[in-house]
Amino acid sequence: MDAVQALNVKRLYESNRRRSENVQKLMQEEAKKHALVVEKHENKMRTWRETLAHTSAEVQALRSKFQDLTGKLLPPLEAGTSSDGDAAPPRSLSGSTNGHANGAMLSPTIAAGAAQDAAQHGSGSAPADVAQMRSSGSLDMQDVLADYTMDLSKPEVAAAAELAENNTDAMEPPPIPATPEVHATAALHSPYAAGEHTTSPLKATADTGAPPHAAAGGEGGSDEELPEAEPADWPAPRLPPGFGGPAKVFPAPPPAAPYIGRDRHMSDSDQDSMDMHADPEDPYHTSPVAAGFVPRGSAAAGPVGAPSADRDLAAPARVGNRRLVQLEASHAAQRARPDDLDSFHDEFPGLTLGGQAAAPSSGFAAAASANAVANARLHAHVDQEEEEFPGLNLGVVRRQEWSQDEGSKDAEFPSLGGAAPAARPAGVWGSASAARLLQQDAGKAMALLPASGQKLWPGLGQAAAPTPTSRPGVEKWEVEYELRVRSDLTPDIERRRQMLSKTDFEYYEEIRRRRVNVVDGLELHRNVLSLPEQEQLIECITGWVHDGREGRLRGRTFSAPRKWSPGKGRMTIQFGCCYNYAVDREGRKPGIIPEEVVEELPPVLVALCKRLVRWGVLPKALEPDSAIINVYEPGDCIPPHIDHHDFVRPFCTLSLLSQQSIMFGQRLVPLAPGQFGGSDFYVPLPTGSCLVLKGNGADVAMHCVPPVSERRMSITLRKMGPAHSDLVKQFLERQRARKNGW
Ligand SMILES: O=C(O)CCC(=O)C(=O)O
Ligand SMILES: [Fe+2]
Repeated sequence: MDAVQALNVKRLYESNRRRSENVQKLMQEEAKKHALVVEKHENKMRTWRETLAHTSAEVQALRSKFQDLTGKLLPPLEAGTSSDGDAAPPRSLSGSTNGHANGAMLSPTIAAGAAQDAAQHGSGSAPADVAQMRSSGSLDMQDVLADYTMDLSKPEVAAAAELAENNTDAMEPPPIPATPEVHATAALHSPYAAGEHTTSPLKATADTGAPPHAAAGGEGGSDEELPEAEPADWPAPRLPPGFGGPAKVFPAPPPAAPYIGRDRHMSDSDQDSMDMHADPEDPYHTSPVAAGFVPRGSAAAGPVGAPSADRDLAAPARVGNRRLVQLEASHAAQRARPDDLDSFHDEFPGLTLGGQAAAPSSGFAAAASANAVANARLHAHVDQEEEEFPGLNLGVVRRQEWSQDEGSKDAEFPSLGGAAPAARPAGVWGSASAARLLQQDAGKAMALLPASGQKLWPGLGQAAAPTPTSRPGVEKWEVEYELRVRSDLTPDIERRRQMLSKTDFEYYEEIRRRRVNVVDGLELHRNVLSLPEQEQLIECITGWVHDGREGRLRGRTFSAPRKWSPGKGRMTIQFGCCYNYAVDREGRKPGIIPEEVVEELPPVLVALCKRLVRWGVLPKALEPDSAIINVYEPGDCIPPHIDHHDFVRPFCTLSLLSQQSIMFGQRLVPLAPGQFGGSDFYVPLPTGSCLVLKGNGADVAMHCVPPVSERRMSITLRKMGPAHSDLVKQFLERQRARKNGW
């Protein structure tokens, strides 16, 4: 081989090597692409598997509901079949007053379930309409999925928000005549007598001095004065007990009634006509404190939310897994209530006086700063998302004051960029996220956390898990701020679809001789919080209560009844603004008190507000900026009231720990400590649900939570009216401007 040949061979070899390298590179790239595609498909598959799992649980639930209903429906129908074979006239499943026929009320899915049930249980000759109903669908998973998928295609968030906005007209409560006796009883017993009742019909009556009639059961009489012929579109008259007579206490609700309320998905308007309200067994009417209620997603009812990867689904039917039991134990240890005001004062000087609480430590400044930064981050994130995907965050109200850039953040919150806070950051926000933010931003904060903080919030102080950026459809900030648990991979949109809503509450009372649905506008949304999310929030609240009792929450954030006795109030935690339920010691009227200090809305609650807006539970313009947390021990209650108009409508309340009922009525009266009368309309509030109050439900009907049978927590989220929110902001700014202003 001569030199030229050798060179050629070498060149050939080189070029082959290069080529094979290129081929390898290409193959690697292809493999990467392939892996990405596979991953994408796997994600999709997982989502579908979850949807399927959820859907089959749904189908089970629907079928068992249907079985309940057919149990009620079929015997009378079959009994009504005359000997010549004529079908009995269709009857409403629930004795509904709206006159819809069965067929119209049942979705193909339910009808299909009926068909299957009938086949399985061999139910004999059915009337024609039932037979037709049974044949009008097939129990096909695809159908069910299609039903659910339909929701997605509608601009439901916008529609729901619009719906809500259309209903926000705040009605002036009409002057409702009440006897002087009834009014006097109310005034005597109501802790709110000079408080939230200011806007109540009762107060209005006293002010206008309108002549008594209905409640007197005598003078003027109410029944005779009703129009002789009811307008055709009105439901048949159903005078509520106590109507036209003096207010009375209704018998205690039957125990352990099953939850059979009619739920629907928000956009599922076509199935809306099934009306349960005239049914005397309707839980919304007769108030079962449904002790046996099993939340969807519990082990008993099938999966919801996260797949069964960890503790989430292993949780027992009620929120109460091992961690919660521990928490309960630690809470019980703290719970020893002072017997009287004096000992309470000894323990927490100044705490119940209505003024500033114990001197805050500089740790609060750090925690407050962390909170502010956390909120700023959340809002900034949403802003950025909006730029990238306009309209994505339908519900965002920009809070300019928090949209600080990194530079100004340091100026505003010096502790964050520089040295660690001098004292414990207190963990007041009850959220490991806030603590993690401190860790990230200040670097050393975690080292200062006391052992107790770590016990209270397990996992606090450990290294943060990697931010879940790669989860398709999961709101990263919900995880970051510990609203959503890390193991919950269910896309946000799917979580939203799992929410069940009831918007057709009815309870008629007489107002100016007309029958009015005084609970019109109420909405109950279930499955807003998954079980593990409820747990996390309960942990947070437990932490806040703990800190509050030790005087570590600023100003009037925490308050407890002056004297603990059954039926006497409950503990409250206020964030965002200070609110007077009744005239305080300084003689200030009920409503927002802008010049009182309270802690800011913690990130976990900001994330919750944003979820409510994103899911269409609240209109985007009304994202709450304040919260009041009520912690009810057994026997605690909230007396009848109408929420103050310093807060805009709609507002909402979320329920935790135990299912209790809330009572609504135009003329609720406290009859004796812890006893309320004047209505028999109750709405059971399942754990993890959100009750929205607006329209008549917020402004015509009063509401109260009678003494609870078990411990309960609620989170009431409200937006301040513009005048008050400006005043509160100004006050905050002044506080911030002052050195060590806290
Ligand atoms: O505890 C509840 O669910 C109701 C609370 C309430 O009515 C209020 O805070 O105004
Ligand atoms: Fe309220």
